[in-house]
Amino acid sequence: MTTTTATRDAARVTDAVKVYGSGDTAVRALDGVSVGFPAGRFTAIMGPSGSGKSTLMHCAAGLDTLTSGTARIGGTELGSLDDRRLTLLRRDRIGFVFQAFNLVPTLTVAENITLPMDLAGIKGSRDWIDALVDVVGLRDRLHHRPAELSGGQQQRVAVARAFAGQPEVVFADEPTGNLDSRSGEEVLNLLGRAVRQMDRTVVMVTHDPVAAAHADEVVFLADGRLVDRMESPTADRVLDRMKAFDAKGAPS
Ligand SMILES: Nc1ncnc2c1ncn2[C@@H]1O[C@H](COP(=O)(O)OP(=O)(O)OP(=O)(O)O)[C@@H](O)[C@H]1O
Repeated sequence: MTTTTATRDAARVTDAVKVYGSGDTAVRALDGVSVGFPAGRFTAIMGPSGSGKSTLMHCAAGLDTLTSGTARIGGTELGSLDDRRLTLLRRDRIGFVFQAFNLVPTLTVAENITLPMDLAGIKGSRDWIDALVDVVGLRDRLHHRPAELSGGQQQRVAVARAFAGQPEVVFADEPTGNLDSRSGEEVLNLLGRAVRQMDRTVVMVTHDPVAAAHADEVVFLADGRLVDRMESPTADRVLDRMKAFDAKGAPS
C-alpha cells in the first residue's frame, strides 16, 4: 500500500458485543467485532442470514446499544450520550435508507426530501439539495406525491432525503430489498455516485452479491464475527466467498 495519510473512520465499532435476551435464550448477535467504516468510502456488510449484519448497522448508527464495546460516529462515542443527545446525533450527523421507503404519503417529493431538516428547523444548503435532486433524477417529479411514483423512484426520494442534511455517514439496510433488479441497480448507482462524486460515506447491509459489488469494500460477518474483508469486490468474487460460508456451515 502506498497510502501516506491514515483514512478517517466516519463510523467505527470496537470489540462490539451484542447479546439479545438472557439465560438459556440469550443470542450473541455480535461477538467481539471491531471494524471501521472509512470516510468517503462505500462499504457493504455481507454475511449469511442471522450473522449479525443488521445488528452491527443498528449499533454502529446508534439505533441500538451495544452490550459491551464501543461505537463511534467520527470522534463521538455513542455510549457516552444520553437519549436526547443520541437523537440529535442521529438527526444531524447520520442519514438512513431502509428497505421500506418510509415516505410521508401526503407530502410532495420535495417536501419529503427536506422533511427531517424542516422538522429540525435546519435550513440546509439549497445548492446541495438542488444538486442532489439532479443526481437522483427527480427534478420533474418534485411536486408529485409518493403514490404517483414507482418503487424505484420512491427509494430515490428516500436516498435524497438521507443525504439532504449532508450527514457524515449514510447507513442503508437492504435498500434494494423491495425493488426489481433494474430499479435496484439505479439506487445502487446512486449510492455509488454520492460517494464518488459528492464525497459522501455509505455503509450498506445487503445479502445480494450484485449489490455488494457496487461498494468499494465488503466486510463479511459470520456468527456475529468479522471474518473477512474484500477490496474492489465483484459479484462473482463475493458470491464465491459466500459459497465458502455455505460449504463450511453445511453438515458433512
Ligand atoms: N431483537 C432481537 N431479539 C432477539 N434476537 C435478535 C433480535 N434481533 C436479532 N436477533 C438475533 O440476532 C442474530 C443476528 O440477527 P441480525 O438481524 O443482526 O442478522 P442479519 O445478518 O441481519 O440477518 P438477515 O440477513 O436474516 O436479516 C440472529 O440470530 C437474530 O435472530
